[in-house]
Amino acid sequence: MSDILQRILAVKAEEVSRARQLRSESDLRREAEARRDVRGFAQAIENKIAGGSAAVIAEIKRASPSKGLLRERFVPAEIAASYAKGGAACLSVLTDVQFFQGAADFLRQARAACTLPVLRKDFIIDSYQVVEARAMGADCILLIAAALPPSALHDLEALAMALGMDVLIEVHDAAELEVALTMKTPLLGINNRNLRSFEVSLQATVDLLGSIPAGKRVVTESGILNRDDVQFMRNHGVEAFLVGEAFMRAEEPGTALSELFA
Ligand SMILES: O=P(O)(O)OC[C@@H](O)[C@@H](O)c1c[nH]c2ccccc12
Repeated sequence: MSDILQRILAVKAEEVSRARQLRSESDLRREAEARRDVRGFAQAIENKIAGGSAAVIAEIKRASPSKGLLRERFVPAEIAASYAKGGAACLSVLTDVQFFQGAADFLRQARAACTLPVLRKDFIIDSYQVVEARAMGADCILLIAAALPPSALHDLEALAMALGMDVLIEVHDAAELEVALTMKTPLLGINNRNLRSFEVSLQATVDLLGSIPAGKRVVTESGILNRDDVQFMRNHGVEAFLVGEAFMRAEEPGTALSELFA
């Protein structure tokens, strides 16, 4: 229980059991299934790349355990509109409260302010959170290979897909990649940040590229800060990016996006 990921997962288990007491999963599921408004997340990424651009998943994140507060003036609807104007393919919104100062409402507000597909960025360990994601409007969920055994990853992926959502499976090393490659989703995130130590190295993405079969869409995640970082990835054939901090620290996040990927 020493590393941050284990601490977060323990808190998540408590959150889920509390939420279940307030509202049953079957009731929540009725609400999720009543929504008929899923936006194609993977499709939006492919459309950008087919048009010759990088596909940017632009993140809305107020704070993080490794960096603390990233942004003072934090208005998710404003940031979402700015990202849309700056050319983002999709949005990622942190909904974790305790470690990232996120909220489900931030996802709702961001999604209502644009037409982009939205990823629920959280630590998903239970079917309840998958159903909750769709009920709040998410178009895609993140699953973290380091967080769960393969059977649970498969079950949560199947549930997300049954609800019409896409899935981004996140890995950090070769062992996690092996598991991720047994999943159905084409969206494969490689986190350059080690969630146990917080250490960031862009080499994490490059090291795994040779082991990824055709048909998977690699999304490089974390630590993309400047144009050299973007060029480094594009030189290696990576066309999809998940970026948070570099945009959150900028006055106008969408302008920072269009400049970083110009
Ligand atoms: O702010 P950055 O370094 O650009 O990183 C964004 C994103 O990759 C990062 O927030 C992230 C990647 N995987 C996660 C899992 C949980 C929480 C956060 C993350």
